[in-house]
Amino acid sequence: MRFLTAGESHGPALTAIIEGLPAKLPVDVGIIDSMLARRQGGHGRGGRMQIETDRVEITAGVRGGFTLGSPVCLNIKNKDWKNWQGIMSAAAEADTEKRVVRRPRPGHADLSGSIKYGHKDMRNVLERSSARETAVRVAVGAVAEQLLGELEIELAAHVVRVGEAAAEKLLPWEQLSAAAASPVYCADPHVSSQMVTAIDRAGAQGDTLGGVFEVRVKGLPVGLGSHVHWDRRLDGMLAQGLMSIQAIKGVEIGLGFESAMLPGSQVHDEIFHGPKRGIFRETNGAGGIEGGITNGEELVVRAAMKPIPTLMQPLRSINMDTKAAEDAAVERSDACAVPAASVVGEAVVAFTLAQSILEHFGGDDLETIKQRWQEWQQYLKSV
Ligand SMILES: Cc1cc2nc3c(=O)[nH]c(=O)nc-3n(C[C@H](O)[C@H](O)[C@H](O)COP(=O)(O)O)c2cc1C
Ligand SMILES: C=C(O[C@@H]1CC(C(=O)O)=C[C@@H](OP(=O)(O)O)[C@H]1O)C(=O)O
Repeated sequence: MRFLTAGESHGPALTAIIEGLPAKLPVDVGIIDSMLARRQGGHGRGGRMQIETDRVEITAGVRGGFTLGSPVCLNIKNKDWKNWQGIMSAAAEADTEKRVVRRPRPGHADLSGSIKYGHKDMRNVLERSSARETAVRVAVGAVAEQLLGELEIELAAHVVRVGEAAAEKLLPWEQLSAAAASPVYCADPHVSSQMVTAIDRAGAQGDTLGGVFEVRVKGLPVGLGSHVHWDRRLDGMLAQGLMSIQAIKGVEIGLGFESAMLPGSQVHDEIFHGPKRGIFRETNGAGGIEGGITNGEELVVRAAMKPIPTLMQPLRSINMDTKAAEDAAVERSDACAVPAASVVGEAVVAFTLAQSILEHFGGDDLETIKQRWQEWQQYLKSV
């Protein structure tokens, strides 16, 4: 299974085509839309989210609420397009000369993208480098999550750090649902209020903040991914997907970076066997993956997001025409988007796991996949 997206931030719409979904998977548009709404939220979002109300339109591959096995095409309209039609239309280019972006923002794709593609107007880069693209990636992930739901696999995402404010320890699964009530999608209410304060303080100073989100997955069997090739290792696949999210600069699984500081006796999860539980572990430092293969424990993956590059108190940059020192361009912007990124992360993890499941248990329709899934569960019980 694979997908591509197309669309500019202020163009008419975003589109995704998913290829390789099995037939007869129920697809609930309401579930996709509620994930899209979650991605739009979170304390620290800017003015754009007041304009948009993201809704998916499925224009191919689904009939009567079920996939056909043909490519699925998803569309999300940009409501803001009507305000940008002049700037976005090539015919109006002469009128927009004064709005040409020539002062690259440090940390955004403006400088390297415009040099690489030879664009004078950096808008020709930022329109696509914008994380607006993540709206349709979340729609793709929401479909993947429905496939995982059919196999009783559950995902939860929440924010564990914004700037200095951080949740210390791994929260129990039952507590993760509390993230939905938090303005920053953090399941720890005390830390949540610290995060809100930190975002407000940064915003008041014209500054921005990054952070860390965590995605957890329950119900994965032993055996997804493989140790035999670099591109079949599930940890590598997850890291690639998460690193491809705009502004993500680090990914860790289980103890991750902390494991580099600890001795092996405090990192590795000892193996036990009992008559009722079969093979089991008491700890999960590995975060559910050993040797690139799921080990049957909960998947625990975290991603670090750098602060948003557009600062209302702009950083120093240059004017590309004169090369004189000037402040970077200021565009309407988010002050913090870690909560939104956590939803994107959930979508990316869902898609990667669905891909892996289709590779292992693949069939052309959902029933075949479920049957192979059941056989695998039986095998695991016999080990
Ligand atoms: C959900 C989300 C919202 C974002 N919002 C903004 C924003 O409003 N302004 C901005 O400058 N960058 C924003 N970013 C980050 C930029 O898109 C990102 O830094 C840029 O594309 C450069 O990519 P890189 O940071 O991976 O190098 C956002 C990222 C995400 C995931
Ligand atoms: C539009 C979204 O995020 C955008 C990501 C983004 C960027 O530079 O990445 C810049 C901002 O766009 P605008 O310039 O239109 O205000 C954000 O709002 C979205 O998340 O749907």
